[in-house]
Amino acid sequence: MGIRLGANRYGKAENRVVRIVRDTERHEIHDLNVSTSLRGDFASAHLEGDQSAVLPTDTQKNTAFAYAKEHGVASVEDYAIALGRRLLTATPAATGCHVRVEEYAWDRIFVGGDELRGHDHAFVRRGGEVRTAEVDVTHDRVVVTSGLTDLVVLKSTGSEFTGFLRDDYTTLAEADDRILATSLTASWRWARSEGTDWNQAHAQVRSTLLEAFATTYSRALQETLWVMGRAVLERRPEIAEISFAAPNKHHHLVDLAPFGVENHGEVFIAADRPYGLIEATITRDV
Ligand SMILES: O=c1[nH]c(=O)c2[nH]c(=O)[nH]c2[nH]1
Repeated sequence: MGIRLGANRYGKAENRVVRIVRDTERHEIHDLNVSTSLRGDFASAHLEGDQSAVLPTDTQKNTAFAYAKEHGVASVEDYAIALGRRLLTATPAATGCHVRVEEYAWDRIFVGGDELRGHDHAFVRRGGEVRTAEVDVTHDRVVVTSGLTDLVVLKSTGSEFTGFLRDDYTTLAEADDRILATSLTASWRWARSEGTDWNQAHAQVRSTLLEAFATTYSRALQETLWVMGRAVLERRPEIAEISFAAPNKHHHLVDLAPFGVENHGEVFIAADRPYGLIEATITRDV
């Protein structure tokens, strides 16, 4: 029975890179979590303890920080592409490099007299939502996947869930007017990315998702994801597919009858766990 080394890759995960742009009085902040991973022929490191082909993960970390200065972070996608290309070039045994970047957003603090512009160098962290970029670089192509996580949205009406399959274990009541809420993870893969304005594209996809969520009557979270994904593919022809993971954040109507109080969809308990998990990929035919 033969035993062999299978797929392997290595890199530095979750470098917390904070880049301040301070060329003028008005600073900008890019707050990143950067992971890099190289793959290729690293068999001798595993089988023979030979490190001669291995660019250390410590060097990958250093490059992530150095590139935040040398290349800058005009967008997370631009930065990830540059970093991936650099690590691939620096490592002859590598056939590919995968870079994942998460960006935590900060808003300017608004103080008296400063209402329109916000403070030049004081920021408040925007909770929750994280922007993501994943870039895969090989010698002949770059694949860019943009995205976001923890986009928390809620509709207080305009959502039902009825007509579902029932069996002996089904207790769920039909809901013709319920709260629909989720903490959305979405990622969209670009078929063409040359010359893309990544920041504009991200804002446009995000607002398309939000608009579709807000304006579509929902018969199930599944249908809402389909409508949101289709709207994004219609808006941006360069996007090949979009994938969603959407926890159904259940809001259960509280029974106030024991207290003689009516509850017409006004008081809910927001359940933490378990949650329905609805996942879907919407793809463009090629
Ligand atoms: O939008 C929904 N989809 C489901 O598949 C489902 N299942 C369930 O119990 N509630 C819901 N809601």
